[in-house]
Amino acid sequence: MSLEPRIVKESFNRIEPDGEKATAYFYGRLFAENPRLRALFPPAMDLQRDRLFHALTRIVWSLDSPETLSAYLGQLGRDHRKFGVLREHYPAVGDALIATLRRFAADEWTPEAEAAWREAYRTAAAIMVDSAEQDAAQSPPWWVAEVVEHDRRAPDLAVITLRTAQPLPYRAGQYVTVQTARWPRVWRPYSIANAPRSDGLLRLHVRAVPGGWVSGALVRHTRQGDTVSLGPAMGTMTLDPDGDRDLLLVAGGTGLSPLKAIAEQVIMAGRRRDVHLVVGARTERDLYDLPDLRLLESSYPSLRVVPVLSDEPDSDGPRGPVSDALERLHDWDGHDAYVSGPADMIRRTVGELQRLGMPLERVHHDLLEADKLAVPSVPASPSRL
Ligand SMILES: NC(=O)C1=CN([C@@H]2O[C@H](COP(=O)(O)OP(=O)(O)OC[C@H]3O[C@@H](n4cnc5c(N)ncnc54)[C@H](O)[C@@H]3O)[C@@H](O)[C@H]2O)C=CC1
Repeated sequence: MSLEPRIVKESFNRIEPDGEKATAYFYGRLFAENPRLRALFPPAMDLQRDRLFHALTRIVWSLDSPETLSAYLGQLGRDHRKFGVLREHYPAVGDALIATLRRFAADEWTPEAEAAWREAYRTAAAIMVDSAEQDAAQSPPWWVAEVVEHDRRAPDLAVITLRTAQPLPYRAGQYVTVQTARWPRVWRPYSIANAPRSDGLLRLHVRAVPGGWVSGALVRHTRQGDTVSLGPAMGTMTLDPDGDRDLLLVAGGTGLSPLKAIAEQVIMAGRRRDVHLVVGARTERDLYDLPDLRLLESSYPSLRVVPVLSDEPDSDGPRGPVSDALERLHDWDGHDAYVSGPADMIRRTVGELQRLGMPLERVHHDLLEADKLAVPSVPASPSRL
């Protein structure tokens, strides 16, 4: 049977307004019928519910674009290895999903809809399982990493350097998920802040967000010598290896992390490209990495680092939200842009770059799933079915 994206989308549209109730029902049913599966999930399920819905939305809207779907599900399948998910777990998830749709799609639920969903789920699960099994031949399900340096740059911010026991392949601009001993089964995404190095060290920039389990543990309760677990590298906000256009990198807060990796990658590639790294921060004190960035700038004459302060009306340099400063800084015609930071900042910056005439396909961003940006073309971070 072929995929029927239209039928799947129609019934999904019907349940979308009830997304929260539907996902709660889904997990309730899954765990009631398969109590042993509960152990694969984190103790608190709130964020998990959002992730499921986010992943489903992405899958449903990519059904008629096989390449995007396959790339996304392949990544999702590989990432699920770290949760201990196996081929035999998928049918139970599929049954709970169909039962949920049957209940919430109500009058849209027909035998055709059920057949279309079963086929869509079968296809999605097969891609995830195949990708996980292929990955198992060459990579561990997760990587153990030792903290070799913990640099607390502010009460709520740390730059953490990690050494993995086995090499963890990644590209500049990608992120990994991190699990700490303090919160088993809770994984959170952080971008890697350096280009791949011969000694394999990885650096993360972590801000402890209010109520953040993993970020709080990483900033306040992690010391040199501790170990953390890392999931596989993910994300598509990477450099085109053949690209040669000048670059505009726009960072908000710790969103600097992947852009610093990209700037380092450009420098290491040795090809001359002008790079503007525009770093948005609230105050002077929040420019937590400026000395390092200035060092990078002094080693590469084509790199210009421009801090923009949003909450310091008296500062001499560019002021205001980082998106608003771009027009005055330079003519961005012919540039590729990479944008990383809080979701609203990304939205505004992407909108501003479009207004300034930059074609959308030259604006790269990789919204972390927690930010829940309603842009269907945006790649998401790890989610679990
Ligand atoms: N730590 C990491 O590896 C990564 C973090 N991120 C995301 O970056 C964000 C960093 O947050 P914070 O450091 O607390 O940054 P923040 O909230 O202090 O904001 C820093 C700057 O971003 C700009 N900005 C913020 N909101 C804006 C808006 N609505 N419009 C225009 N500009 C705006 C401003 O210039 C502001 O000074 C988080 O959302 C995080 O998820 C993204 C990628 C990687």
